[in-house]
Amino acid sequence: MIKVVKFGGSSLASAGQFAKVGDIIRSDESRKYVVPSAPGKRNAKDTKVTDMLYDCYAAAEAEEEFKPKLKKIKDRYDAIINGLNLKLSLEEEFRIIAENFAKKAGSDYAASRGEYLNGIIMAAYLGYDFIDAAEVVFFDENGEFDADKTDKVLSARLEKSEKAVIPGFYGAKEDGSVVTFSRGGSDITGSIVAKAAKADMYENWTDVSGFLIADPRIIKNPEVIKVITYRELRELSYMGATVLHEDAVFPVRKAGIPINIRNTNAPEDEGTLIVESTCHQSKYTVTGIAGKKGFVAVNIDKDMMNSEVGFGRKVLQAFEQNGISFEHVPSGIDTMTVFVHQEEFVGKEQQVLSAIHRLAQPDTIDLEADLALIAVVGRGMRSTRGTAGRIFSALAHANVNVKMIDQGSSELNIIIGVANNDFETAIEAIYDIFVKTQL
Ligand SMILES: Nc1ncnc2c1ncn2[C@@H]1O[C@H](COP(=O)(O)OP(=O)(O)O)[C@@H](O)[C@H]1O
Ligand SMILES: N[C@@H](CC(=O)OP(=O)(O)O)C(=O)O
Repeated sequence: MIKVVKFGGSSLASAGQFAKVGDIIRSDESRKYVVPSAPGKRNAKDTKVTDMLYDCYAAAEAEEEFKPKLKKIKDRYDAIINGLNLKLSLEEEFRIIAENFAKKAGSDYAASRGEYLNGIIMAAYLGYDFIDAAEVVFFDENGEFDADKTDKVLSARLEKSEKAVIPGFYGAKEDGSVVTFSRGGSDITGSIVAKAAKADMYENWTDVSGFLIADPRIIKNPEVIKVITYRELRELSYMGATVLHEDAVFPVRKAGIPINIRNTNAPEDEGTLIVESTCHQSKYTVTGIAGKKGFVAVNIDKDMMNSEVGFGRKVLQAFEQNGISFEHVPSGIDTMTVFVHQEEFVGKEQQVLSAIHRLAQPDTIDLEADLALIAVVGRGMRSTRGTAGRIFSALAHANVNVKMIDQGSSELNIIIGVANNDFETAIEAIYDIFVKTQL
């Protein structure tokens, strides 16, 4: 039995947290490969080491004094080393890092040092081998993750180590330059390592007792989801449930390895099991609710639109030409709406509008900004009638105006558009009707 265990920043923020992680690993012989993140926040007001590194490197790049900032980062690691009574010095590592910062080695290199150094400490603490991710996780010349090469090299390397620590979040290009995944990317490394190790389980340890039905920052003490499918999870993490990086599902899913989300601060809790498919019926019609703020709806009207062959393609081409991806495209008989990320759209707004005019000759286009999208996800929805109706009535009772509703053809999710300002109220209302009161 082989388990790959990833510990998030919150699980490794201090010596006390490291000690809990040590106990968890030592309590199960099969926890052979460990993927650590960089130290996260010790309390709500604290700063993640990754953010300290970005900030320190920005100073180096601007040719400002960066050494005091680097010293603060070193202090965080030294506090962990001393708290664990380890005989380990990071003096030489920090000398090299300072040298590379002065040489402007890049912000990816800078950020990756958070995981790299934590990996060195973790390996020393556990007595495991240390494998630098730059030697086993590869990116191509365009900075895209190279899954095939990584799997080949990493599997061969893991065969030589019975127990090892592989830092999360980064890898390297052929020329050795470091590349990171997007934020939260240690989850992806964990998944890649699990696939390469042919693990039986990928455990992802964090600071909550599993995937919760809704974001705990919005709903107080939400219930834990016991079993969820990869597809449901993908919908939820894509729509903002940040507990697992949205791309972390792919490597393990291909290999059929289940993921178990666990809580470092409550290791006895079973957490959430993420599987390909299951007979386990979820307790409620809805498995989970997640959402994101910051969308713009581009509403396009044209009489007889439905009979014009190629209209939709022309509209979407206008977005494509400007490098903008779309989220949802609900449509009516003479109307079509394209939801895009506000951040991506604002700078190119007028170019996109003139491209739509040029390509599709609509009657009118209007824009609605500051919208949020909420995904209500559940494998149980397919066999239950009236789900959309319940959502509508819950939102109407909560005085939330529904701007859009879109049921995915898989019947696995319903997407609802509301004003940013109504986001939290809407999630509370939906949670309330499906979970709390089950009306
Ligand atoms: N549906 C959800 N279930 C659980 N946690 C969620 C959910 N949505 C958002 N979160 C947030 O995700 C956090 C865990 O993810 P993250 O901060 O990346 O942890 P780590 O530092 O362990 O990688 C939780 O503390 C919680 O605030
Ligand atoms: N340390 C990186 C990568 C990561 O995965 O961190 P965490 O496991 O704390 O979300 C970040 O902050 O983005």
